[in-house]
Amino acid sequence: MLRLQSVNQFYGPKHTLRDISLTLPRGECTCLLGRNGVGKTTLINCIMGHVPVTSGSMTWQLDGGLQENLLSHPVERRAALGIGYVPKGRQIFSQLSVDENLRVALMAGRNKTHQVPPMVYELFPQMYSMRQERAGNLTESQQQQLAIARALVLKPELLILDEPLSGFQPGAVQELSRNIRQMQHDFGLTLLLVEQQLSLVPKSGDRFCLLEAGRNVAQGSLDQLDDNLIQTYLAG
Ligand SMILES: Nc1ncnc2c1ncn2[C@@H]1O[C@H](COP(=O)(O)OP(=O)(O)OP(=O)(O)O)[C@@H](O)[C@H]1O
Repeated sequence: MLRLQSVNQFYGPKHTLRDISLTLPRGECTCLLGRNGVGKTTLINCIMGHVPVTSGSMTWQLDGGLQENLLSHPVERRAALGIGYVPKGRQIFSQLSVDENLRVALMAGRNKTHQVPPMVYELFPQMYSMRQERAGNLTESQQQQLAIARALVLKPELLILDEPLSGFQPGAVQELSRNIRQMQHDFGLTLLLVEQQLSLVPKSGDRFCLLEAGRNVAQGSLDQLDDNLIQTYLAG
């Protein structure tokens, strides 16, 4: 689905990502882990095209085996290719209604439809009942649901979530985790989920990729994330 090979990135003279190689298997949830400042958000920004890659490749595999060089697609084409993104801090339009937030997102889509797919409202029934409400009036967790719904209206194949559970009360974390699990199943999504707190890594996750100082120091299935790796690269 998405394969990164030897990706390097610099902010000016600062070498931020170093030879990152990572494959996101179709339909699986990969958790991108690492402490503060190790390069997680920068890697996501490179995938989305918000930050230029200095060297390396990113290959987007389409259904039927066709491959696309993701780096040849400008930022505004990546959503249309089927890559959705829920940024840290959500970045919803707080002055617009729930419905307007979703319609703005639809305008960026591959198909020029103005219809919110019914599956989105089935997943988030509150978004339907609150569709005329100003987004800024929603609770924090409802705003996160709106941010996820906004990405889902374009029916992405890959959805990237940057710290989607961080900063919420335990009840909201449970509900959002359920939402994420259900949407992976219902939409047949491939997920890349960024997290720095191990306690917020979803139990339903399949794989992990661990970053340290811009390097991919370990990856594998989540049950291979052992105490040694946790103590060395995630604890404290
Ligand atoms: N726009 C920028 N210009 C220069 N340096 C940056 C920029 N954005 C991030 N950095 C630096 O790049 C490094 C990686 O930052 P990044 O935000 O990708 O890490 P992160 O793992 O996502 O951390 P966090 O979990 O805190 O978001 C850090 O040293 C950070 O200070």
